[in-house]
Amino acid sequence: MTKEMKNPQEVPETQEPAPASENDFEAMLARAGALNSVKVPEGFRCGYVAVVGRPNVGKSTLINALVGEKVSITSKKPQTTRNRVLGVLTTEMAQFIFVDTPGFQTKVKTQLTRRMNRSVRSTLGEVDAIVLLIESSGWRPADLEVLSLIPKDASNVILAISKTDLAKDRNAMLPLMADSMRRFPFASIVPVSAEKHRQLDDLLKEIEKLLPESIPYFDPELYTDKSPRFIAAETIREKAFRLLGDELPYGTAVTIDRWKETEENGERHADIVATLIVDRESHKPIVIGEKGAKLREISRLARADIAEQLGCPVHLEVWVRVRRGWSDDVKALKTLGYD
Ligand SMILES: Nc1nc2c(ncn2[C@@H]2O[C@H](COP(=O)(O)OP(=O)(O)OP(=O)(O)O)[C@@H](O)[C@H]2O)c(=O)[nH]1
Repeated sequence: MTKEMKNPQEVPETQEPAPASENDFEAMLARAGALNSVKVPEGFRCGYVAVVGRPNVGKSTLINALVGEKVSITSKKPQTTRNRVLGVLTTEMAQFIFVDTPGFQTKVKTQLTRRMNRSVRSTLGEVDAIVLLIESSGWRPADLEVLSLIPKDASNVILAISKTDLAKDRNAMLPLMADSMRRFPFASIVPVSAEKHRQLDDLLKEIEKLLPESIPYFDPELYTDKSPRFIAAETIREKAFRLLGDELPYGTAVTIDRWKETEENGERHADIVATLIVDRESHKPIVIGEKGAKLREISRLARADIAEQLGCPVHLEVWVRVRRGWSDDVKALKTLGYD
């Protein structure tokens, strides 16, 4: 029985400080150094790819479909991607390093959204290729706002028209493509369906053309630069969004407060304590549910996924804590890693 089952309302006042983060990124760079000796065919390409678009347009689903692993959470609720997530795909002739940028947000102008918008702009200046996603139903004002963040003379922008499986009339795509070319000189336009895995290879071919010739930066075995801690936190957040749907306020984050992996008789075991941080006192009972039922379910589903990701049994405790107005608090953003 986990603690939240016994007394879900109770939140420990003094939690153990999070242990120093494992230096996954450094370790990966060290491995990448060893890649200098990796033999790749002549003409091999490698570079950074930003997938941008308004909230809920399907960025995370597309990256997941391309990379073939779960690298970023998807949910029906907009604006769930708050961290930049890299997914790495290595094919015979290229390595694609995907940077998933947060949705460009126009409705809620808090410190958090301002930072996210800044992050979109700075990402766009650094990458080799930009994939702008719009839906097959056509351009919306929010899509145009994202387009306005892209330098007007950029020659490395591909327009991907997403969710083509929802389009009733495939012929309607042609006028949309023509209209799009009038709006911006896209390097190419590719209609795709991430959900049905349609034309993803065509999209990859177009992206590949924009990448510079280079040896791979990342160990092909790795699919993400994010630590297991990050992925676990995202998993808990995903379960919360899935279970609570519209009830869950946007200002919800997850921190990992304890992460301990032990080995007994040759068997690995992970002990994880996480906190779901909500904006207001009134949000707490929503997340906890009647007699703790919601929180227990979030925890149960997350534990199963995390155990699968880690390949070992997991003990997971999830707490709920209120941090009033955290999404408008610069200091809090730093603490939570949304810097
Ligand atoms: N039918 C259909 N639905 C899709 C497709 N791609 C994504 N979706 C759905 O669109 C919704 C939003 O997808 P996400 O991938 O979370 O969108 P996002 O752009 O990453 O959203 P933010 O994190 O808010 O920026 C989800 O319900 C997906 O299942 C597609 O190709 N076809």
